[in-house]
Amino acid sequence: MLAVHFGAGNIGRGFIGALLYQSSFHTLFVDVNGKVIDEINRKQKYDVVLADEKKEVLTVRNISGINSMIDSEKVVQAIVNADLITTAVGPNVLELISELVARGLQERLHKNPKPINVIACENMVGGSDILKEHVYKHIAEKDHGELNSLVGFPNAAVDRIVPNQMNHDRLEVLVEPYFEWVVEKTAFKGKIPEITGITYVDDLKPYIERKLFTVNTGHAVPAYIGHLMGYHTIYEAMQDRSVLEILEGALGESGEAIIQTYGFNRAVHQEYVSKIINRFKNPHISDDVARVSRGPIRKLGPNDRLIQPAKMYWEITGKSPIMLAKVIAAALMYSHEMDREAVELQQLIEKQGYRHALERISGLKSDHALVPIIMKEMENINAYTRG
Ligand SMILES: NC(=O)c1ccc[n+]([C@@H]2O[C@H](COP(=O)([O-])OP(=O)(O)OC[C@H]3O[C@@H](n4cnc5c(N)ncnc54)[C@H](O)[C@@H]3O)[C@@H](O)[C@H]2O)c1
Ligand SMILES: O=P(O)(O)OC[C@@H](O)[C@@H](O)[C@H](O)[C@H](O)CO
Repeated sequence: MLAVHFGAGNIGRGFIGALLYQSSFHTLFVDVNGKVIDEINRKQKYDVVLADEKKEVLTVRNISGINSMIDSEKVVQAIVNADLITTAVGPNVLELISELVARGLQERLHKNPKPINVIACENMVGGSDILKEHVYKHIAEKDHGELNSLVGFPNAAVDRIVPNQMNHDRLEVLVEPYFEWVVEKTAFKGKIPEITGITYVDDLKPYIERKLFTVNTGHAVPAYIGHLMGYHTIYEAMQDRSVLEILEGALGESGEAIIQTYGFNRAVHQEYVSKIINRFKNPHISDDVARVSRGPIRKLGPNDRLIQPAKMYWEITGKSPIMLAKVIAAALMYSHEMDREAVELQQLIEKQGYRHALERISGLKSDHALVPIIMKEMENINAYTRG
């Protein structure tokens, strides 16, 4: 069984690659990072180390790599012969890989017209649907019908904290022991692959929103509030009582929205939240605040982890999501010279001010009730700045 996986980064190697190996796939990593690809081809294996007291190691084998910057034709041929395609490249990169995926799928229609599935493993709602839209823009219209009958794009939710790596070995990955990979069953074409660790569900929406609006909404708190307070790692920020208070408050608000929208059991949800808070406190992981804060424009987008649960909470309860508003305010203030979106965000704020920048990025109309609530927290948030 051959899996073509786009993105040999943290989650690609530390999560998807590991489960594919355990499920007897050969994983062909496609990446633009030539050094990582060369190393994959040289060593043909890498270690995944679990971040706990025992530091258990899984050696992932049966791998190879292609640098798509120089060998795109090889990627096309790999897609022709693949049994599964997965991605973990980042939401904004899906559009960039879509042309190559389309070339491969189009060639496959002629040479190997068998069903195949493409699973985008990104932190976003409807990631595979969005990749599908981009892919179809590059496919001749006459082939849309056939492609649609042979190629499935099941949406997925992936959860495992994989920090930026600081290992001597370029391929080794330190990951938290916990993981969850939930995939939409109904969208598959052909046989559903047997992959260790995947939970197949009929309707993914409750699961992806629960994950994004709990794990990632929560993670944004020690990231953005922590950055404001001068902390460099999530672990450091999690030791601060005021960070914890905002975290618990924000997850109380997003939790209420999720429970009331999807009917999750309140006690079970509270256990889910407690487990997540403990995951953020894992002393065996050093996760940069800058990694978790990356891409603030994406994270302040209309359907992402901050604005969407705040809107849902407001609409469902009629109450102000004060704690989420604090995190949104801190995200708006996020500046980091190495983060392209943070630079763009601060330039926009300098030109148009916080209120207009917020409206533009979040899609909130100027008369939306959340706008003044967030603006008020912009004033309060300075209290969290240290020193
Ligand atoms: N790290 C985590 O804890 C975690 C957990 C769950 C989900 N995710 C999601 O997984 C995705 C990847 O995150 P990550 O942390 O692994 O990031 P990462 O930066 O470590 O990995 C991304 C990889 O994609 C590669 N890439 C970039 N452009 C490419 C292109 N055009 N073609 C092929 N490869 C390309 C990069 O070189 C890099 O190796 C994101 O959507 C993220 O939200 C991450
Ligand atoms: O990957 P992002 O940028 O969407 O979000 C940063 C982190 O919150 C994220 O990578 C988490 O570590 C991950 O989603 C845990 O499953």
